[in-house]
Amino acid sequence: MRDVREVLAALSCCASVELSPSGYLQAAIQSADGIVLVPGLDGLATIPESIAAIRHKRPQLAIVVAIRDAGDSELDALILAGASDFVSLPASVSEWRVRLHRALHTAAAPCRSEPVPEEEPRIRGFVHGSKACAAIAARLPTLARCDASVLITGETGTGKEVCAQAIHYLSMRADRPWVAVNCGAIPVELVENELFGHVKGAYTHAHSACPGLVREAEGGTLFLDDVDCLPLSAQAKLLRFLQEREYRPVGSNTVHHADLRVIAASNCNLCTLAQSGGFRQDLYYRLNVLNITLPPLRQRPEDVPILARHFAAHFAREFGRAPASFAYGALERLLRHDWPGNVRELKHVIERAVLLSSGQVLMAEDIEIEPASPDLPLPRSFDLAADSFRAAKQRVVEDFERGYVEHLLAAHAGNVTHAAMAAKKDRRAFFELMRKHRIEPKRFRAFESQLT
Ligand SMILES: Nc1ncnc2c1ncn2[C@@H]1O[C@H](COP(=O)(O)OP(=O)(O)OP(=O)(O)O)[C@@H](O)[C@H]1O
Repeated sequence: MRDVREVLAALSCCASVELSPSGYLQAAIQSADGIVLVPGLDGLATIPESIAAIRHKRPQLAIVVAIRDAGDSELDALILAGASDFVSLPASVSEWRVRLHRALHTAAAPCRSEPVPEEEPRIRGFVHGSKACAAIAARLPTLARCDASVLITGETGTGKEVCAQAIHYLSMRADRPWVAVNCGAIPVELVENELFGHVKGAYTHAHSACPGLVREAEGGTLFLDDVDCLPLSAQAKLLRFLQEREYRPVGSNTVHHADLRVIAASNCNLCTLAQSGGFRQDLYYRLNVLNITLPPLRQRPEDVPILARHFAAHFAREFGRAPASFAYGALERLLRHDWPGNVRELKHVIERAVLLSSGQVLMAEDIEIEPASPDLPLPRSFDLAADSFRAAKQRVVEDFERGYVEHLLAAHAGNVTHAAMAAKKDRRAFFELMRKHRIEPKRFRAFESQLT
């Protein structure tokens, strides 16, 4: 912890905080004018107790904890005791300065002290039946209490965005914006522009100023989905932003201050990617302060019937139909599949089943599972004579959607923004279609480079 002492000595606002292992907490309460820093000189074991004691005396105080290699349970204990934020060590002087300044000047620290009831709708929105997901659901209110960055990993469709949204709406930032962006969908050359905005005249086609996503998320939460897709140049800018909480729109000389929480998600193992040089290690540490790993659906079969019933009720309501139940054979079919597209795939299968079923009980033959070949979906043949009108129409619509999206992506070399603009759909809706049909834009980027 020598580096912490040196850093603190360099910070005038904390000159009076004592760092002796036994006496510094009390000194900090009395002298630091609204901030307590807990550097963990004796390790983290006794820190939650100390924080709880401080919280008891000063409920509004922002408490920033310095951590290094802390485990989930240690971090959860710190948050439950009342920690508002964390600084991952080693941290630069400027990062300390920003965090301490932020803690000192945040009128009401965005820390939620009261427990969240289990029937809270946002927790219920994360539907689960398995032990693994029950443990994750139980952590969501804990993670929502503090303001540190969260990294959520798991295969596509496992519910990363559902968890991130739950954290936002359970937090003190709930009445401020929730802004989600898919980093893989932003063309490389536009990442900085999308995140930080630009001023009028910043470049040839910048006819008006654009605020950027960071500005849009001010006060709330910015969700960076597929964060591993950020090009290295953008990773450097994001890192600087996370450290300084300041940014400059493209073409502007004015530095803006941002107050928001960042939650990032990735389908790949970001730690391994960082070790192999595919992702900045320092950025990985800044994002991965708190962590959630969502298991794939095939590893939590207990969730399948519960999610299936949840989606069946949801789509019955949406289509104005009576609630449907499942025949034994239908559930068996669902349980035999290994769900490469995870919960998203299950949701679409149930949507189709509810739409196509003729009765109130979903039968095995209503459960249509596509062949597992996400990159090369086969055009499905259908027998007009044997299919009901509704079934035939549904197939044609789905085949049309897939073909249309693929055609536009091929025409725009995998650039999702341009393809969505050509379709006159917003990028999010276009992206949802891509995910529904498990279409990877990368496939079309490679296609272009083969051609040129
Ligand atoms: N536990 C859950 N309860 C209810 N709905 C869920 C759950 N998990 C996922 N879903 C639904 O499945 C779909 C995919 O979920 P989500 O977008 O959160 O996945 P993701 O892991 O973020 O996927 P991607 O990596 O492709 O971005 C959404 O429609 C979401 O509502």
